[in-house]
Amino acid sequence: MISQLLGFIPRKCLQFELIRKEITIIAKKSFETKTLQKLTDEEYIELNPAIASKMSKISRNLYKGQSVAIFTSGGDSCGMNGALRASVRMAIYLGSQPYMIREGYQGMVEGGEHFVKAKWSSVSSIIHLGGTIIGSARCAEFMQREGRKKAAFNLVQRDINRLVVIGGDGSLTGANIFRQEWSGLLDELLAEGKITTQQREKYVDLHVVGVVGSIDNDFCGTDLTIGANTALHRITEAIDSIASTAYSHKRIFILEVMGRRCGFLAMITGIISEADYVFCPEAPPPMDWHDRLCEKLQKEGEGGQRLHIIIVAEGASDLNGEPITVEIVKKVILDKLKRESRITVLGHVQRGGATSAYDRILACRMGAEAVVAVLEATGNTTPVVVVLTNNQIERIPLMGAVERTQAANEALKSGDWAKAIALRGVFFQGNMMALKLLSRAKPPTKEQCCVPPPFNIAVMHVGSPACGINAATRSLVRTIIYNGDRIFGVSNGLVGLIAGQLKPLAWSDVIGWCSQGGAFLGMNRITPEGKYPEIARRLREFNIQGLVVIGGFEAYRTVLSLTTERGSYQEFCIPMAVIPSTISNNMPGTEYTIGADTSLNEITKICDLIRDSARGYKKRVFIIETMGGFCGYLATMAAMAAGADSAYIFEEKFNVRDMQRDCANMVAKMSDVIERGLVLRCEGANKNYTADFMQRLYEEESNGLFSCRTCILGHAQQGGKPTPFDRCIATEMGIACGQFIHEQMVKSLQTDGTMLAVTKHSACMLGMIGPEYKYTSVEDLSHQTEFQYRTPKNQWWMKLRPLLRILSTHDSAYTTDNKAPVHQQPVDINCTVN
Ligand SMILES: Nc1ncnc2c1ncn2[C@@H]1O[C@H](COP(=O)(O)OP(=O)(O)OP(=O)(O)O)[C@@H](O)[C@H]1O
Ligand SMILES: O=P(O)(O)OC[C@H]1O[C@](O)(CO)[C@@H](O)[C@@H]1O
Repeated sequence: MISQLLGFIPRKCLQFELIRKEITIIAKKSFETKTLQKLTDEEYIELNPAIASKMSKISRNLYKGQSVAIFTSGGDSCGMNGALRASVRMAIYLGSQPYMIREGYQGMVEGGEHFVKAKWSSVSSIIHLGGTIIGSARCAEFMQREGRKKAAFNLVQRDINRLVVIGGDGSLTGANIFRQEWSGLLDELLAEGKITTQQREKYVDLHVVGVVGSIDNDFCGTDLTIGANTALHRITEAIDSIASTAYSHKRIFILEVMGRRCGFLAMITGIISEADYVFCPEAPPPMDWHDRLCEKLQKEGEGGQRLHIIIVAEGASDLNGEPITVEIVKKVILDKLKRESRITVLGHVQRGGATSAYDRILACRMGAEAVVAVLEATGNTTPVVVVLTNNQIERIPLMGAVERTQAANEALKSGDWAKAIALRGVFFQGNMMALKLLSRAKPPTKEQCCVPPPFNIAVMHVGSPACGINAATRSLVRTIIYNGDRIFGVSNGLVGLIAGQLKPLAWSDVIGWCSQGGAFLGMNRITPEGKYPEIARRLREFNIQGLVVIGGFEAYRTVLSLTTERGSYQEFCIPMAVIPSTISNNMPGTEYTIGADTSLNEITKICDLIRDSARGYKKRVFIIETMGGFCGYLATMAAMAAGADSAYIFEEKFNVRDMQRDCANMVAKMSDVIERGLVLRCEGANKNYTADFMQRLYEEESNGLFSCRTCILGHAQQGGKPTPFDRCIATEMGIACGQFIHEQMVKSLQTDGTMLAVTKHSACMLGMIGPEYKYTSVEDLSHQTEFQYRTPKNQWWMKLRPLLRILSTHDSAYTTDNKAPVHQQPVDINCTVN
């Protein structure tokens, strides 16, 4: 993620320069194969004319009379059910007949009851379940042409020539081979008298669209595959449990995570677990790793560190391709350090459990888009796979992506790690760099501290707690110390600053902060208006030359206010930065704020509990009120993740007639097999249509069919422990911000040693936009903000509202996620790690 950011790092910054050198590899013309090249717009339109004008809305019954089959194949992953649900429901919405094929290709080959006509309710209450309710399999018969002929026969018999494949690269390869052979297979079936001429003519082509489900995140072309985020949840839960016992006994723990051919899980786990050492397939350690590892453990132990975690990906090896296993690591530590360690192999635990909110939403987006793509397909259409790029759902040519994935696997096998990393894409590369930076960061030596003279930076939290604030503070503190600067922690926000409660933070002060919720420095919502002289006095007294404020809307307002007072107070002419952190995700200049993912998961879990409560008792509708102020992010996304029926938010005006329509919808659903209804309401949705009003309205309109209860979630939404996503973005934002502030201080330093930061770019907010971190000046952001409602003027997630409505039976006009033409991502070969 921080690959783009590295572009901003000043050349002077030696440690980053070293890493930059290390990550620069020589471009290899040989892997600029056709499949890796970007398609031009003209080529795209030629390949896929139906999607060329994507601005057109896709509305109900557009593809009446078509059939589409959906199946899961290869290893299962959490989120496959969500993708199945979205595909089935989108197909019904578009007027086509969805089939679910049980047991993957095996079911397709065997036919019979493996083909199930799906109804709306066939996929009810499955979005939260791990695995796949329709079963998955590895099918040897389908590998043979004869097997595929049987599958073709079974499809044609049911009028199906459109397939959505949810699986890994093997499954997608199989689908493409099947598609290429289709015509020949049908000719043979016709010659054998198994199908009619009419059928042969009707089903000229097989249309295939892929959705990638895999916990390994090993498919090239998508930033994330369905299931990887949930696997990180399982790993994080395990590490949190291990940490407490390891800490108690001053123990070394060696943890094996999955990933035969891809180190994604190991890499992210390394970033978010404060791991001491990470072994992953793409970055084999130097040959003397035995000594380096033991030296590191030794030093850290002497420095008082009680807990040591070593992460080993199951596919890790050394530079000679010799496997590095948890047992080998254990033996090295015993032989060289004479210390006991403990091994934990997580195994299939990582593939199970409840699906994370992130994976559910990703699955909804990908599953729905896949069905639209397969129904739009015509004879000329290139088969595509639906991927996530820059937080957008896109379609890329299926075979290019599969070939690229296979090329990455080959590169790993042949020891060309740089090529493997290049093929994995920018998202992977950025995370690899973050891991390298973190694992290298050590307290500076005395000499480093003296040249150049250290700057003084203060970090302060303003606003309400959100999970991940401590993780951001930890990596910020360490980056600043590593840069040779000095950092002061301010207790209790501006109140503490005015009271002079600033204390220097040392390297070891932030050990263990990554996994902890809340805000250890203390925080409140007080903003600086009317207190400028006192604030200026303290900044002068402590000679603060740079300020980082971590928090929500008030944090942003604090920096904006101080900046506007720069003309009156020279003390405010210092570089300032905001790290956005609030559960509400209501800040401009960023798609995600730290803490929002944790909150979303907490709400989703509670919705799961409520939905499953008192099963078989009475039909019931729950009105669940979420936090978020006037920002409907949490209500909307939690509704999508929980599979709720509606989400009422301030940004989308509604009246009593809309609610009556929704009630009628609910009555229709509850008259069938559905027993639980979930309606989410953002706390600021409407001042008159309160949760209580909604409860009464729904109950009244139900005519006794169901009862209705309200549930105000309150502060449980702030969460206990940050999710892996929040830990990861917090850690990376902390690093990025430490670099930004140092760079700005270097720029603003005057010859007399004073600081004079007056440009708008010296006061910025860090934001996550797509896979990149970007800075926008708070001044520019002020034009993008609805201050009255504390929301950004444009909110990216609003485009998901039609999908939410469609998946819960309402009418809406779905627009495909991305307006840009489908393309294959170019490989960034100048920005890789080896
Ligand atoms: N080259 C191929 N030709 C025809 N069918 C194939 C081919 N490769 C895979 N398949 C079909 O897809 C199934 C699943 O493939 P595979 O076992 O490689 O899992 P995958 O989809 O890559 O998932 P995972 O990432 O979990 O391994 C195979 O059992 C087979 O039926
Ligand atoms: O479930 P199986 O067949 O043991 O496969 C395990 C493998 O599948 C994955 O979970 C997904 O491909 C890998 O991480 C792991 O190596």
